[in-house]
Amino acid sequence: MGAGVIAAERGAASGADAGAGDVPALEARSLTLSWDGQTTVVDRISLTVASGEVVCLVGRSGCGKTTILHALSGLTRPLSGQVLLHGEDITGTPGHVSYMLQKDLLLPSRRIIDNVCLPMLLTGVPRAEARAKAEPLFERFGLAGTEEKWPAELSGGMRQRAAFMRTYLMGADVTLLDEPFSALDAITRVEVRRWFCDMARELGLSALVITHDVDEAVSMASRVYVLAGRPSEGEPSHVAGEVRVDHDAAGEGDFALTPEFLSAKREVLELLG
Ligand SMILES: Nc1ncnc2c1ncn2[C@@H]1O[C@H](COP(=O)(O)OP(=O)(O)OP(=O)(O)O)[C@@H](O)[C@H]1O
Repeated sequence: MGAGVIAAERGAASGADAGAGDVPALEARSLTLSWDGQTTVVDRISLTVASGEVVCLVGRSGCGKTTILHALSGLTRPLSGQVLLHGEDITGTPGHVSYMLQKDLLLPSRRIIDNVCLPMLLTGVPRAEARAKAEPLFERFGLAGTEEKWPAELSGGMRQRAAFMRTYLMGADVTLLDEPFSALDAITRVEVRRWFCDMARELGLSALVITHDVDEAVSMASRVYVLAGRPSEGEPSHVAGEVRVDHDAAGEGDFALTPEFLSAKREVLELLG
């Protein structure tokens, strides 16, 4: 990845104060969720993502993070509560937000350009038009020259950037990301994360990222929602708290070395219990 692409990992946090008093880009209002209609996994959680803001949701394994993303994307219906997109009720209706999964899920038998065009093709966009939309983005996403390559020819970080481009091309202005960097090795993970934050800021992305990595959450987000609970032991999860992260504290330096980073990290860890 070129040095130009890796700037300070802080800009995506610009939404910390964004939208105060405005209608959030995405809002979960008192969602209660269950897989079987009886056992409650998540109990009355509420959260917001402002326009242009990157927000993280952290919680231990099995506490219900993916369950929440399914409900926010409309793949499942909540037992109660609402999902609002720019104030409009989209509860239980898919197709309004982009969703990027943990694994890149690039189809091995399709070239990168065809992989990133796939969501557009599935919605009926003609192939030539889809390619014309995708091609100019390759440079911007640090993937110039990979258009005709096969997924197996790309590094893990490049594959993840291609997966992100495919998600971006879905065209929704709110993106949900489920552990997007967890399949990458530690060094690549930090690089791709920084790259993502820069891209999010450049594209004005409104994003909710779920992770169980506290450092990752504090590095990326302007706000971190902490989910606590043990649904498998009959204790539904709830939002234990919300931590605001002051990324401006670092100036041009490395935010992860500042007292503000450590203070936010400590708060998140305390809420996790
Ligand atoms: N399709 C499903 N059917 C029934 N129960 C499910 C289903 N998916 C998840 N669960 C249960 O719901 C609870 C929350 O799971 P979920 O995958 O949302 O947690 P998570 O926080 O995303 O976990 P991880 O970090 O390990 O991915 C768990 O107890 C899990 O066993």
